[in-house]
Amino acid sequence: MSSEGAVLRVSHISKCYEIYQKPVHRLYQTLCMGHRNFFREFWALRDISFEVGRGECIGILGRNGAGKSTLLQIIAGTLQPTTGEVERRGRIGALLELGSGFNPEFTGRENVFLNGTILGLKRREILAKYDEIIDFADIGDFIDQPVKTYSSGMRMRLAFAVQIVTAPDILIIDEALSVGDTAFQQKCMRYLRKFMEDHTVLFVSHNISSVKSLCSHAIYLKKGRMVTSGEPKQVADLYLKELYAENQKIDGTRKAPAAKPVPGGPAKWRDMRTDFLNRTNLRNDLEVFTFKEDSRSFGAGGIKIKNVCFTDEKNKPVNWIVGGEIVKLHVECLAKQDIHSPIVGFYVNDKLGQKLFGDNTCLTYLDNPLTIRAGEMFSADFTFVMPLLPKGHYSVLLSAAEGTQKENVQHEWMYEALLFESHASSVAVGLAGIPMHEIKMTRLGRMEEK
Ligand SMILES: Nc1ncnc2c1ncn2[C@@H]1O[C@H](COP(=O)(O)OP(=O)(O)OP(=O)(O)O)[C@@H](O)[C@H]1O
Repeated sequence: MSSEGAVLRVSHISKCYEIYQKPVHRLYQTLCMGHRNFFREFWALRDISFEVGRGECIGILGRNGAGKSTLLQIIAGTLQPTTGEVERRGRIGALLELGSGFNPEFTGRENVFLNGTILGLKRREILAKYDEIIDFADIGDFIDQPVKTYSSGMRMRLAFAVQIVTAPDILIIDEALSVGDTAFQQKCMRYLRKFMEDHTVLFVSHNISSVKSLCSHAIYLKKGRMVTSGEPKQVADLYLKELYAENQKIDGTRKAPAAKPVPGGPAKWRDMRTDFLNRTNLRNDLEVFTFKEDSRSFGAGGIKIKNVCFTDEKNKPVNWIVGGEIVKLHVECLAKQDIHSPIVGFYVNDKLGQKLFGDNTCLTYLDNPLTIRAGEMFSADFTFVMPLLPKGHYSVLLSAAEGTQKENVQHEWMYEALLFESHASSVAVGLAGIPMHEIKMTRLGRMEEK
């Protein structure tokens, strides 16, 4: 990654936050003028060094809280490091917090000029690129509305359009691509690939495939330290291995999880080949991303979906599941009005939006419908054997309704509430594989031709 013509040099960066137990301790700290400390130190980054050459794309991987955003903010110059320094050559553009460079009171049009100026462009340079920016953002008449009226998807479109069209020398992107609909994400990816041909990009994502496919180099951060850096596939493999090991509480080796009995059924209902497959790199590893509360949704609004996650048997949320094994999908909702006979349902869709499977609570509560009072939270849990899914991206669509299967009010229908990715699979044909109870071949003897 290092090169003679480095456009970015990060040298021994550390960042320490002062953590105060109570807000008043901050005041005590000011008053005692350093004679005593009322805070505890928290090191979000420790001694990070690397160089980035022109045209390189660096992917940064790490779990929540690893220090990725802190590092990018320091590189972008919006946060001061405690020690170390950053040398930058050229104009830096950053998509860190969604639309953070926007003034919410200004219209989209005004914000394009504001952002362009912050990025170091002259008015005539912005004017020359203006049509291209508006064309890319594609938000119609909203361009003349204040940005505070925009959905997060619209803010993302405009922010991305400004950055990519004004082409900074170094572009820093933090998870921003996970916002917006799939078509827009694909458009961003196409632009980004082209942009990367002659620009430098630093890219944080939980989407390991994007890092593997887009980046020339990757860095793995863990608890503020750089664990490794190098070729994206190798870095991503180590990251995945450790992520899996943490989730499964095993030693980082690819051991099969212990067979879990199917509730109410014999353990033999797992795929007969599970133990074998789970020891190979064909184990159906599914990485689950966090719930997106701002996902596109519609509905009458009497119920709000507040959370959805996969959990283990002890109801602890997990970000890793294995196809062919038992999983539990946990959905939490808030009743905004009295709800008689709530129905919660889900679909698992592939990346083309094809519904693979789904279910709802309707039949189970047919004879004994619940009533939920306004202001009450309620949950629905679906425990099932996850089908084996081919490699690729999947989404969970959720629905919270009221009534019966035939006649109901749709209170919230949420697209892409939860995303997950299948990293490896034994399924070669079809949209999904089902756990096979038994596969048998029998020699039936010779057939005599008549
Ligand atoms: N202003 C702050 N004060 C105290 N601690 C902070 C502050 N900002 C971040 N931290 C802590 O620093 C650590 C690193 O945070 P950071 O946001 O950089 O992680 P991240 O890898 O980007 O996580 P995520 O993937 O969840 O965005 C976290 O433990 C976080 O709680």
